[in-house]
Amino acid sequence: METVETAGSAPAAVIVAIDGPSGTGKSSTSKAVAAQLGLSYLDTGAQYRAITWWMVHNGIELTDPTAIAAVAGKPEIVSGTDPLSPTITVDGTDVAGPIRTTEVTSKVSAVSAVPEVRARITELQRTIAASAEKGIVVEGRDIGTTVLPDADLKIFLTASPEARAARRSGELKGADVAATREALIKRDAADSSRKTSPLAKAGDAVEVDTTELTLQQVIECVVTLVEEKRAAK
Ligand SMILES: Nc1ncnc2c1ncn2[C@@H]1O[C@H](COP(=O)(O)OP(=O)(O)OP(=O)(O)O)[C@@H](O)[C@H]1O
Ligand SMILES: Nc1ccn([C@H]2C[C@H](O)[C@@H](COP(=O)(O)O)O2)c(=O)n1
Repeated sequence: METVETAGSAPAAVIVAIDGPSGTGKSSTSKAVAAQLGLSYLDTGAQYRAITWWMVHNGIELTDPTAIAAVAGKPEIVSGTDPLSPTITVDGTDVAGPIRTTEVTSKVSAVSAVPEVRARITELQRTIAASAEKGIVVEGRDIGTTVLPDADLKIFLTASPEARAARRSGELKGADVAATREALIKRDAADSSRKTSPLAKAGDAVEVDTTELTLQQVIECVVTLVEEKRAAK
């Protein structure tokens, strides 16, 4: 039976995929867009960081993909999807802080390249997206290409390495911009060159270069694109 939306009824659920390299503004933009439009929000990078944290915490040998694959199914990762207070736990422990350490950041690309890890996390992401009643903004590296290839809207954010390093150095007070730039470039290269669902722009994604844009301008641009998609549904 055809469903007709009447005046005053809730807008159709909308699935938004936001991908791009590190520091392009995916998290800040996704959270703000989701909050403004009443959608859920999922930070998939936090999930890969959480499984990496668990492996470090449990002494898994991270130079050995077979050792990583063997335990990929063990930790229980739970993501809270309220854009105003997103949460992440591993086996019931709040790891929102520990997953942002430089140790986890330097090891997450190796862990997230293992196919068994990706299969596990991708399944979790699809389950969360399917249960978001009003729709969801999901941000990561392979959302538009692999996790949610039928998303209503796909955005690929970019920015120059210099702009991204300056943004990150501003966050990590006093951090060296050149060293931050090199670390970003190294992580992007690893994420882009892995065999299983690498960082990539989907063919039907809208690319937004944020180098010369303020965060507010990027948010407004994405909100407009989502509203257009919702109106057309
Ligand atoms: N357009 C912008 N102009 C200036 N600063 C920005 C802009 N977008 C984001 N930022 C700032 O840059 C930093 C990185 O942004 P954010 O964490 O959203 O990026 P990200 O793409 O999610 O990064 P990662 O993939 O590494 O998690 C934050 O401090 C954020 O406030
Ligand atoms: N969909 C995703 C999301 C993240 N990753 C990996 C690669 C990133 O370097 C790492 C951390 O992500 P961040 O918190 O910086 O957004 O997680 C991935 O492979 N796929």
